[in-house]
Amino acid sequence: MKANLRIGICQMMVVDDKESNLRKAREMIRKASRQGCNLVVLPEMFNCPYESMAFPSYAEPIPNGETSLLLSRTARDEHIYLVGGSIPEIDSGGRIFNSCPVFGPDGQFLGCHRKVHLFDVDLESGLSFRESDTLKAGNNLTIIPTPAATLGILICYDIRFPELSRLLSLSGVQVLVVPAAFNTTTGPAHWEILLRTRAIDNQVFVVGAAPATNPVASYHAWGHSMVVDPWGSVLASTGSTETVLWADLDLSRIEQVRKALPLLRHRRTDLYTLKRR
Ligand SMILES: NC(=O)CCC(=O)C(=O)O
Repeated sequence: MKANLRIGICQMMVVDDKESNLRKAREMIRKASRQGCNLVVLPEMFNCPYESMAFPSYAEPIPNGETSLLLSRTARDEHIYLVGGSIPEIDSGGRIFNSCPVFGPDGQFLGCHRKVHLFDVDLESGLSFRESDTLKAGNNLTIIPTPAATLGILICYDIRFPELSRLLSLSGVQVLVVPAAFNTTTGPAHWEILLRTRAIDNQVFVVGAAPATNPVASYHAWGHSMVVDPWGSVLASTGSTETVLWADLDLSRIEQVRKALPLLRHRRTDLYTLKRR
């Protein structure tokens, strides 16, 4: 297999201290880069505990806040593409979003995805979460073209809405990159199935980047970062502890799978359509 893109995932343990999180992220990005990764992905809310009430005090502007500047410098120093997981972003009107900034190998800001679907749930296990207590939802699809691959960004709960992945794939996205923080209730039940299903439906690569489980945090992330190919095969995966995971993506696999099983061509668009508003 000819590899043309080596993806690294930093499955870092997020703690209640921004400086420690930034230090850890930089260390793990460097480690991934030393392993030959040219695209590195961080998890959702990597600089901040995943708690609605923590988001406002950790929030920063993008791309000029402390975290963005560190990510930009690190991408430039390591000469890599960097998908900056997500952080709480504050805009000029004081609104806060769950946002993923992306940087290129000379440190340039390439774009930002604001989580479109907010995680507001009351699970039977007793876990309740209400992102909308402090966050606003984004309103855009995010495609980042790079010379290595066309990336589409989703943040965590966004993966549950198949329309979004389908629209991105129909727009030419080859790799769906998903910074996430599933939990120990929904993670074991749905995480792997969702990542593999989006890959199979759309015949694209899917990269899920999660934080490691922090046993003293109020929200227990499930971990289990994973890379899936367009056939739905798992190329790399891990458990719940802190680690750098990597996989080689051969993008020609997309065309091979689509040629053998032409799902996108076999859609009955005379019977149904998906409209982007
Ligand atoms: N951070 C999130 O969006 C969590 C999503 C999640 O756990 C799920 O089950 O969906």
